[in-house]
Amino acid sequence: MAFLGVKELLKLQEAKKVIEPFNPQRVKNGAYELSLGKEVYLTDSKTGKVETLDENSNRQVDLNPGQFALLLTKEKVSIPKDRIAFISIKAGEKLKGLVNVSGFHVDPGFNDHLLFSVYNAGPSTIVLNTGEPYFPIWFAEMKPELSEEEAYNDNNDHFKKLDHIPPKYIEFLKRGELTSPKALLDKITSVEQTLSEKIIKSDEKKERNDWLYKILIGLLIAIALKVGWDWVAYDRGFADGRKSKESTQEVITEMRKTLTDKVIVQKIDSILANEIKNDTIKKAK
Ligand SMILES: Nc1ccn([C@H]2C[C@H](O)[C@@H](COP(=O)(O)OP(=O)(O)OP(=O)(O)O)O2)c(=O)n1
Repeated sequence: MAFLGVKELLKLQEAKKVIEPFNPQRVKNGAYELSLGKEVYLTDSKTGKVETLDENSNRQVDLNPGQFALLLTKEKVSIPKDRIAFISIKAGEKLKGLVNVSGFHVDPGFNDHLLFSVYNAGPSTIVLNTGEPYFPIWFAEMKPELSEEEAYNDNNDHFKKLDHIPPKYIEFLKRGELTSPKALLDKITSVEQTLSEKIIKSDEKKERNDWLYKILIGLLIAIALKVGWDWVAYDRGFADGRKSKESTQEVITEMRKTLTDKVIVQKIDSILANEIKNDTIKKAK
């Protein structure tokens, strides 16, 4: 099996129009460089629909890290039954992390746009522009030439159906969220951020509560001290009061006793004086 060189490729193009539209300047190193066409589907599309590009205002498509995309080529390729083609993605894009998920060959008899499925395995957004060359294609001989039945025909799935990106693939890719490493990292980062915000808030709340508890405990201690102090003062006052009452009572009792003694002495004195007086009167008689 021989691959076609530049002259053979140009001859084939001249004879069979294998690539349409064709630009001779796109023949590089024995390959023809196919370009991105007008339709793209991104798995993180906001609308969930195919994006339609044009060569003027809406040329660019951003393929985010961890996202998958379907890219339709601008050119149609028509592979003769005595040829087979091999396709790839240019290293310039692959080195950014773009992975060619879809196949590597185009069957003899295939006649349509090509649909590439790609994955951004890199850490940065890969920007693609419509009309730009990304997909090299090489032609090789197929010997002997395939028959109508042996070649790509209407029993095959993609036979003349790739004017647009088939909705069945979009429906398939839309099912559920794409759990790419980047999407997971984003989720982990977001959970981490929410969690650390919550921890900071709860720490602040704890600190606030700690202060409140400290103030409350301080207040309770102050109130307890005051009550205790008042209680001791009251107790002491009560004891002092009782003591002074008892002293007063003692003084009063003493005074009463002294007064009683004095009255008795006075009474005795008076009785004695009267006795002496009566005796004196009697004697005088
Ligand atoms: N990135 C690619 C790879 C291939 N093809 C086209 C060219 C192939 O000739 C055709 C069929 O490829 P396969 O035989 O690998 O695919 P299937 O067997 O799944 O589909 P079909 O039933 O169409 O053969 O699809 C394409 O459009 N884009």
